[in-house]
Amino acid sequence: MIEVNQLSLVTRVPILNDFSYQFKTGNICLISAVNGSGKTTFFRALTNLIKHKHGTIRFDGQPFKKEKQAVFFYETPDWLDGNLSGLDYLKFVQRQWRSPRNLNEEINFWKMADYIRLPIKKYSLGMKQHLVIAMYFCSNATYLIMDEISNGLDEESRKRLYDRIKDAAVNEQKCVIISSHYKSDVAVIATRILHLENQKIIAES
Ligand SMILES: Nc1ncnc2c1ncn2[C@@H]1O[C@H](COP(=O)(O)OP(=O)(O)OP(=O)(O)O)[C@@H](O)[C@H]1O
Repeated sequence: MIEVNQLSLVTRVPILNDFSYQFKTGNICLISAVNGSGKTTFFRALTNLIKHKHGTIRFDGQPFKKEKQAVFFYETPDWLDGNLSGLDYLKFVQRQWRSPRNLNEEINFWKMADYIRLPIKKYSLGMKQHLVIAMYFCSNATYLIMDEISNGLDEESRKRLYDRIKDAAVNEQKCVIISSHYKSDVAVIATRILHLENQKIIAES
């Protein structure tokens, strides 16, 4: 469980004020909000990439630093190095997260076999997005924090992604926190919907 207690966040503007919530395993939690309201900032705070002003965040009772391997967050394909290949990234993730996942199975599942050994500078937007998605599942982390993960995907790929997320939550007890511009797609699989607005995150009943 990710336990957020009285979290307040400020960037150049206030983002969150006194937010408390428990993100439980086995759930898919959709965070919906208009552009610029702070979804990415919230995800960065969860994963210790930025400091928060007040409050605590615990993963299974521990601070992020002690539970890093239980969490996977890769904010954007813009972080990918064009000179490395997709396979370099998948091997790195598998090693760092000490994951038992079979890389070839993931590569085939996401239909990446014909380009996974190429340098990423030769990838299209959708190919980079597929790689980032495959990294999430190759990590085998319990807490998958996905920021606009379906950007640039065609309809069939989005469906495959949502089915896989659902399977991970139901059958592997992963906790998926996801923001999406395709809210209506994700709402179908979400078990919790949270709205971020005016520095509050309100759970839809
Ligand atoms: N490094 C930073 N320094 C200062 N302000 C920042 C920084 N990063 C984000 N902000 C500000 O924080 C606010 C929230 O930004 P954030 O990227 O979290 O929004 P978002 O909800 O993810 O937006 P989008 O849906 O457009 O991706 C914005 O007003 C933004 O300008």
